[in-house]
Amino acid sequence: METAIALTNETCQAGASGRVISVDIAAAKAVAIARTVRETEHVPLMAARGRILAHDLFGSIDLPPFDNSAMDGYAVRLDGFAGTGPWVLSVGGRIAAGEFHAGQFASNEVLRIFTGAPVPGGFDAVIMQEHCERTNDAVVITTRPRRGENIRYAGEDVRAGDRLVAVGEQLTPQRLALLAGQGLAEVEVLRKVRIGLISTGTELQQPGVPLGPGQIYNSNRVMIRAMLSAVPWAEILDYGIVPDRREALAQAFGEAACACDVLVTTGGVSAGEEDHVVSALGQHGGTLDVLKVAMRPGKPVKIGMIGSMLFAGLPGNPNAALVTFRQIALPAIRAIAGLASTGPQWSAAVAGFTYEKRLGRTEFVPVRITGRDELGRPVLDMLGRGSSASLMAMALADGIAMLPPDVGSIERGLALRFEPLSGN
Ligand SMILES: Nc1nc2c(c(=O)[nH]1)N[C@H]1C(S)=C(S)[C@@H](COP(=O)(O)OP(=O)(O)OC[C@H]3O[C@@H](n4cnc5c(N)ncnc54)[C@H](O)[C@@H]3O)O[C@H]1N2
Ligand code: MOO
Repeated sequence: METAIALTNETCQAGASGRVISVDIAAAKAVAIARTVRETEHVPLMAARGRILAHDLFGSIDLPPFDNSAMDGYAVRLDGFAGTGPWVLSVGGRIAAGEFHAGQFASNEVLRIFTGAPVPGGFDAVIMQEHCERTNDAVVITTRPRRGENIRYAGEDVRAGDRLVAVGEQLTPQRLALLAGQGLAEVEVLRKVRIGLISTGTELQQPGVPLGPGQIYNSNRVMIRAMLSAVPWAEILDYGIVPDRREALAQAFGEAACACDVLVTTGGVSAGEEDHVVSALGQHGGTLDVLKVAMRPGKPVKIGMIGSMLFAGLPGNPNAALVTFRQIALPAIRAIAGLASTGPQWSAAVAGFTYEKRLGRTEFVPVRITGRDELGRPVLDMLGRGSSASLMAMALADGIAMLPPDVGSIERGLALRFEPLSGN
């Protein structure tokens, strides 16, 4: 991979230099420069949902810890089933979950047993009570049981020493259940990623305040915050709106570089003389690895570093901010968080629209699912005809479809990939 570009007076002319690279390469470069957080913390299991495991975790006990019954019924020994049935066997005891039975039993004795109760040594099977006929102190059994029937043997689920969860995996509710099953009360996870957010733009006003002439409301701030607020491994440091002035931006970048692992900005990355993001980055000795990407929307997205902080300068148009965040910035942020899997989660779909696009460029378009084809794949309709400023098209979208660079004409029925937005 090419090395990063240091930001001199010349290269600081935003958009002036840098080869256009593909989305895949841009995302790979962003992931490659991401520095995974090293510090760890111990958190109670109850507060660990979605956190990222710092080390592989191995089982310390067998699960289940002892042979136990999978059914309410009768524990039996196979040697009590001589000849042909039905067999009448006397009930020699009773054991419920949480109890322990150390007694000795004759081979023609059965044990009344309940789900989860330990199966004492010597018993070979548990017969469901529905398959037994109880008469006072005996049961009548008509079918010979199979060895091991309805017994969950010690260690058949997990063996002490087995790897339970690997480093870089997220603690889902199911994985937490597994760790709880091992008796763990807390777990060592990577610390949260500190993500700084800045909305650049002199024209921006925060919602709730009347608009002045030439102003628009800040949509990107809430959109990016809302996407991250659902992420359990992220901590957001919101620096609010910073006007299009180099000094103001440089000051905000300096503050963020002292506190954040990654800074996400929106706006100010294209070619005009009001776009000061890149030169403010240069003022801090920043470098850029991604300057222009063959994508629409989002071509002017910038990815680089200020010191040890990753810098993701997203374009200001809301759709460009959304797409570049999800396709390029988020994989790098996931890498910083320590996640083993970084890429977007694609779903298979099929085009229900026609569209002419430029060859060599990847386009990302808001889509709505209108039905299913004969293979069950979602059929997509394109919304908004591609304006990167359209808030409405994204608000109506079920997802973002990727129109690949090697395709010029999208025809109905063409297989596509799309990233569902699924409400978060
Ligand atoms: N001469 C050129 N002009 C532009 C180019 C180019 O290559 N040459 N690229 C265009 C493309 S593509 C995009 S995308 C935009 C990116 O512009 P910037 O990142 O510099 O963003 P701004 O100019 O600051 O804003 C663009 C647009 O978005 C609105 N905006 C900005 N921030 C927000 C926000 N937080 N919430 C809502 N809307 C926002 C802003 O008012 C502008 O209308 O540049 C093109 N120009
Ligand atoms: O990258 Mo821009 O988003 O096409 O307006």
